Amino acid sequence: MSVATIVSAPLTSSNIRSLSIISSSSFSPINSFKCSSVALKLTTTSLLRNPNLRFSVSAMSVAAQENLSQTAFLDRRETGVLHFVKYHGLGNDFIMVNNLDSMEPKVTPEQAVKLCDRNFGIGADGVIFAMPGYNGTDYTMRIFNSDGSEPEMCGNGVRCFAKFISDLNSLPGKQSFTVHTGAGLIVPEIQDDGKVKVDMGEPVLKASDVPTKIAPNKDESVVKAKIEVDGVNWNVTCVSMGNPHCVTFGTQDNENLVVDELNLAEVGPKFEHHPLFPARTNTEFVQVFSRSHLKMRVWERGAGATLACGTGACAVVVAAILEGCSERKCRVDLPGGPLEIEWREENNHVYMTGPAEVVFYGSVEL
Ligand SMILES: N[C@H](CCC[C@H](N)C(=O)O)C(=O)O
Repeated sequence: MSVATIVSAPLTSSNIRSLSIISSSSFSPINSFKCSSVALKLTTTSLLRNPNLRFSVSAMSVAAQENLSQTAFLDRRETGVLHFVKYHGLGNDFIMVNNLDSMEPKVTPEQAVKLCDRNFGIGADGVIFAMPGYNGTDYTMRIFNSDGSEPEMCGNGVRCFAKFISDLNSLPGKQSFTVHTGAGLIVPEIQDDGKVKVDMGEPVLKASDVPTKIAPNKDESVVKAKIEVDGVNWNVTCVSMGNPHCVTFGTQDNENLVVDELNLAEVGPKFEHHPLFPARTNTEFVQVFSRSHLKMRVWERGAGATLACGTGACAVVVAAILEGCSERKCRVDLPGGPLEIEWREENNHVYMTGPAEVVFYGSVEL
């Protein structure tokens, strides 16, 4: 069931204690939001604890009329109010912003940090901007991590981006878009089953381009190299999908990780901020179930432990093939669910297929 919750703003000093959707309509294209009988009963309570960010809702009971237009919602231009749609890809969740009228993000990195805060803000792993195309592409995608840093690319995010664009333009069914990103041209295609298949382009293996300072092999890649992290010797393979990834299947003493036993919050930041990664790094810890079935957990650069990482799953399959422990087509299980990944030999591109779903609509005073 997908729910479109319109939370009116601006109002001051209250937040939602309970939001009960008495009945809900399935999500409709934004231009012609068809709402059978969404009646929202919102009750409000105590003061919002973060005076800098007034995310507020009044007590209201709204019976949405038929044909309530989402365009009116997302196209409204109140000064200082951001209208957004929340999407997630396997629990890796994003605040999507319709930024199609400008190449300047509507939210600053500092505001993104507050919006992504799961206690004082909306809560998300990042903010994603849908912007006009560049050099002939349909669109441009930019993203701010929840720490305010700007990565080159986001795999789960670009699936959400495709669904967001499709919904903005009332494009039901199968379609694909060309998207300019920090990782170059990315082509997401919405499938008949609603999943999104993404051509993620070619992996980058040259150490200096990942980037990493780990001493490379003769072919300039880093495959099953040893690095010391806080006194433990890990075997790592480094891959860029536009953003840097350090993939490990285990340590020198234990080459077969059981990923659920990892203390991710302890070890993740030590990889992220390791001096051998000048741009920091995303780190994927991988368990091999078979040559076509892997399981991973991830500590993301700028976002910490997330439920899924699309670029990370792509880097994991590339690393697994380079280390000789998987086929070119793999299912990768992440805490938020599975992704289908393929590294095609004929064109060297990596393909990722997975879901992307709307969660709710909202407005927030910046
Ligand atoms: N935090 C990542 C960007 C988001 C990647 C991840 N969410 C994905 O789905 O690819 C970085 O700084 O490189």
